[in-house]
Amino acid sequence: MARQPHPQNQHDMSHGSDEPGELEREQQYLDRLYARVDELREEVAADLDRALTQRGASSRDLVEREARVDRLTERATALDHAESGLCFGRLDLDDGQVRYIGRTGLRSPAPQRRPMLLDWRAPGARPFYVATPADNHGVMRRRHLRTQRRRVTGVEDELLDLESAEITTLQGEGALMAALAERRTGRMRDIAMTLQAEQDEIVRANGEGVLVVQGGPGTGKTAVALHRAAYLLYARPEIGRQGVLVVGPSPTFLDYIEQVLPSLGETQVVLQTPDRLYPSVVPGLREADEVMRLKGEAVMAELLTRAVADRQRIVDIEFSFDGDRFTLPRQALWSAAQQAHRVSPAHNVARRTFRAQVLRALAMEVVGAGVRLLQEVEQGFEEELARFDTSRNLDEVPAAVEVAGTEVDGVAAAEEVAYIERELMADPDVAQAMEDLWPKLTPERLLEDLFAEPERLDRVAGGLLDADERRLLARDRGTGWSVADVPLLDEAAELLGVDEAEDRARAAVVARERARFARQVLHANDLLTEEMDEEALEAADLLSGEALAERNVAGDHRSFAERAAADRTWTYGHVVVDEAQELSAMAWRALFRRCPAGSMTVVGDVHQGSGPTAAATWELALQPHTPAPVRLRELTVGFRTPSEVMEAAAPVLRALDPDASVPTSVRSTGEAPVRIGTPATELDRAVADRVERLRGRGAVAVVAAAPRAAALREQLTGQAGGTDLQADVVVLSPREAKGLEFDAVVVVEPGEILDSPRGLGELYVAMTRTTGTLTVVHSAEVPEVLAHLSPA
Ligand SMILES: Nc1ncnc2c1ncn2[C@@H]1O[C@H](COP(=O)(O)OP(=O)(O)OP(=O)(O)O)[C@@H](O)[C@H]1O
Repeated sequence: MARQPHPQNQHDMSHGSDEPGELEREQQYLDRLYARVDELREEVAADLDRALTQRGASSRDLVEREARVDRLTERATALDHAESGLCFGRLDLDDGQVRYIGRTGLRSPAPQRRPMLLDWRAPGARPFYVATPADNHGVMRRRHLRTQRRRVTGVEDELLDLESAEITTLQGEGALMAALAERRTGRMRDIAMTLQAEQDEIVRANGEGVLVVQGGPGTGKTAVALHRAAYLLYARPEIGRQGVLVVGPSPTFLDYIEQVLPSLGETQVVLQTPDRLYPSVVPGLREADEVMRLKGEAVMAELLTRAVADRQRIVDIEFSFDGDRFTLPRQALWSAAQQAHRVSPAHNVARRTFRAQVLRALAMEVVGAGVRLLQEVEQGFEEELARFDTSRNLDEVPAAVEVAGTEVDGVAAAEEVAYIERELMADPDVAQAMEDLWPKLTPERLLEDLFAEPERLDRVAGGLLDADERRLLARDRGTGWSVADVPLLDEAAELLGVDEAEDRARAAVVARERARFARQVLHANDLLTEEMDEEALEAADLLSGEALAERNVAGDHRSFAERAAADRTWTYGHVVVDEAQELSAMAWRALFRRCPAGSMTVVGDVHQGSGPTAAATWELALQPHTPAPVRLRELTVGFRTPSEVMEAAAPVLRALDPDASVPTSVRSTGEAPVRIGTPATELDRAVADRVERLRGRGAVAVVAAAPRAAALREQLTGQAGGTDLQADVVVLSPREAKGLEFDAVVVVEPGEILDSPRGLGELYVAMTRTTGTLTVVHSAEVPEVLAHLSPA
């Protein structure tokens, strides 16, 4: 690490040391860092060029080249993302050593390769986040550097010795307050510069098992979870190879957070809402809360297991062969099913074995009949012979014996059995019977049949669901899919499995066809390039038709995120779940399947639960899905919501849970929330007036119960749907507002919000979205939990 002279003048190093000498010195160092970044960028670009034009003879060369290109592209992206806010901190250690902290690690050129900048996630950077005057981790001074583009605009120092330091629980208070006071832009920013000690501890906690981060609104749960993902991607390369899945409550929320991980240099990340976990279905059907609640319960897993078993029929089979009638007794099917289940518990995979076994049993039934016939004939032949012996009349040998007598004694030849099997399968009645016994099923068909056929549902749900519950599930075919169906489809997909042998055979045909097409394309391109530029590289030298086809088919042109998101069976190295209190037991089952190692960061607030499947406690929600104990961490400091607003929201929280504690806000604005009472006919105008007055104070959100929000959205923004978080004014329902934040919030008609089944939680969410002002506009009587607000 760069060594600098021990700071001589302690006076210069006090809080807010923006004096020119210091700024100048830091600017010089920053210039060196950026010069190094530019140099590295050029090196990476040159390497990338070389890799892209490298000719490879074998497919192995091509694979290696692709891997190299991926690595270099990743490095180039990380350097690009580090451009803004490259270096934000400096530590002066007791021993005179100086460490600079930033978004990425940098070393001087070889052969020295001395550290110039420490990645914020490196162990050596940790004191930047956790050192305090009482436990300074060897740090004498912590400095936060404020920068704009490549210019240092300010430095903020903390001396970490007990005599001279102000005792504060916050690290880098000045820089933190400056970050919190910035206007909201509709995009969450990273907080690598101002991460606090209790947050840092969570970020760096080991990645084993499930870590739950519970905390009130604005305590930094989302920010911390994303930084933890960045930390794990850095510290555990194996997680990077599989990627991280981040699950958030709505597309709007995902838009809000999507820049955070890339700004920390991490791209191996997939962002998804829980309703997109089953990629081939886009749910559009709205269902009643009670239906959603039931579909979210763990009992549905048992229901689906039974629904699959119900599709595997064990009955006697009657069939004909060569004009003769046969019956295969059910015992044969039972033993075929046993064998099939031994091969795989998944229905579609086991199906292949079941069919083979049953077909063999059918054929053997035919063979057996032949053998019995033969024995009868032989028996008759013996008797005839005996008679013949007595009569000595050679002309009386029976014709039938001549034919049957050529067969293998009691055992059929393999070819013969195969022939009978082929004949049987060619018989449409037999083929249909086989299909009915153990049909090939898609998850969609399994669920549609179950919900649309009352008799089937009664049969399957007996002892599991009562008649009312069955009625809730009943639904016609073709009505579409709801959000609550998604985990059920995913569960069904797991129970059914995919017959890969069959898929591979089909894929091989498609691949051959694509390779043929790709060869034609390559050929056509070569002709073109020859005409245009003799020097041009021929595509065919670089890629075979198969490789090109594979790139197209396997989607090499898709990003990691696109490939992973489209693949239901992709398993991730780590999963982050935000607003996790909303997830049902069935949704948790689907998520744990995405991460068999069970490495998860689960963040949320049980008091902000608003959906029909919201969890009462974390233990209840999570423990059934993981053998390891669920670790719980709590965040208690509120960074978003000013103390005045938290005080105003406290009665709502206490009505939800009298024992809950309100987060301690780090800021106050001196501006108490107000309420505006108005006649019903004037309500819309009052909202519009208020919004108008708030214009110019940053991002404004109007939050109302869903139907009112839809009407207000049109009136205030002229838009019927969709939410552009970067607009000056955004209109949202409380559920849509989850996880978001704005400079000013107007809550409209709180009584309507309270009318929903989880109304208190929703009102609490709505009120705590603001970083500044809160206004409540109402025409109906103000609810008791808000009666304490002063009229405007
Ligand atoms: N250490 C920090 N430095 C700077 N800003 C911070 C810090 N911690 C949190 N914040 C900011 O506080 C705000 C709230 O953070 P975040 O959205 O992560 O909270 P949350 O607990 O997820 O809230 P909610 O439960 O309401 O969704 C964000 O703007 C975030 O950037």
